[in-house]
Amino acid sequence: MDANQDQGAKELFQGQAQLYKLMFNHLSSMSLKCAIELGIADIIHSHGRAITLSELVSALDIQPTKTTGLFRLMRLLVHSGCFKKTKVNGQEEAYGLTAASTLLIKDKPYCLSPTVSVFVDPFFVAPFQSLSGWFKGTELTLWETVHGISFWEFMNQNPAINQRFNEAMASDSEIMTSFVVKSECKQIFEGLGSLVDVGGGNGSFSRIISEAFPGIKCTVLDLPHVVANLPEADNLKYIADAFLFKLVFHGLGDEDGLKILKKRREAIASNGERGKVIIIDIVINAEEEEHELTETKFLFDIMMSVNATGKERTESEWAKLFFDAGFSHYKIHY
Ligand SMILES: C[S@@+](CC[C@H](N)C(=O)[O-])C[C@H]1O[C@@H](n2cnc3c(N)ncnc32)[C@H](O)[C@@H]1O
Ligand SMILES: O=c1cc(-c2ccc(O)cc2)oc2c(O)c(O)ccc12
Repeated sequence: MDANQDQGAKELFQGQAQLYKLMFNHLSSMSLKCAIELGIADIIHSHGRAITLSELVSALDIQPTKTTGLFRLMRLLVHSGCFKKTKVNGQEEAYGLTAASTLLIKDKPYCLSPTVSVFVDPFFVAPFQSLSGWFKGTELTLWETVHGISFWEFMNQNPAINQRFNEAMASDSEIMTSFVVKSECKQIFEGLGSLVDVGGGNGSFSRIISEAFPGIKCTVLDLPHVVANLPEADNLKYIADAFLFKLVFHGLGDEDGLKILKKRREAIASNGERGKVIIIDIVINAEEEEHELTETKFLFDIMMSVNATGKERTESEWAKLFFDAGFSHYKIHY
């Protein structure tokens, strides 16, 4: 083989490996689902230190014949960064928790297991089998193509899934509020007397904000089936110095987003230029952020476009929305 042929063969095999990785990406999600269902992170956590394969087999109470299967599952999950391989008792190989799997431990303040479970569930995953059909068809969303009704109507008609979706959003809020109350973002909420959390789900974000800033009277606005039967806290009422939209605009196209922002701009103008809009959402920043983070945002973008006519936006797309709505300035805290 000459050098050109050698290069050609190398590219051929690299292309094949790249395609095969994409083709089997769903096996990574399903392996994660399996690890959650088996409770592997919880087992390692209660074990108190990294766990060997044989200890894991006995803690899982599975047949010894499944040992190699478990070894291969853990090898993949270690490779993708979900768990890590370390040594115990001098030389014995063992599995430990990483930043990702620590978030799978149940009964910890930040647990994303229910979130992962919802979004890898067949009712969320199955529609994507029909993605090309949706491109060729006329329905507004893939969700409607497959389920026959809009995303929010589906949630209304399926209380159990609605509850799991709302709990997933609440877990996201717990993590987000921990950033907000500890970081420079804190100043955004300081001095506010009242806040309306629009599309605030089951009120988790507002509950944590009202605890961290007792001076803020929070009001949660959401759809009737979401806010029904929610408990009320003293300064958490189910109207404001600020209007908060957390993960709301990414579910909306520009036309609907602009309508809401224009209303807010008019309200601020008629209130003597007092008040502000706080948006907690995704900003695509491909030039400056890590490749993997951008990829995660692009995955969210596909999900928003097919589930709910929404989109993830770059800073210039956000800026256009704000200026088109009549706002003169904005500040982004990444
Ligand atoms: C992605 S969730 C975000 C929930 C919450 N802000 C959070 O970040 O945890 C979007 C929320 O918007 C609510 N929503 C959708 N359409 C709405 C409408 N027309 N009026 C009020 N809320 C709505 C949904 O019920 C859902 O709770
Ligand atoms: O289908 C979704 C999913 C989300 C979502 C998932 C996970 C997160 O950590 C945050 C958000 O958000 C949605 C949304 O805001 C919407 O309007 C429609 C659908 C979805």
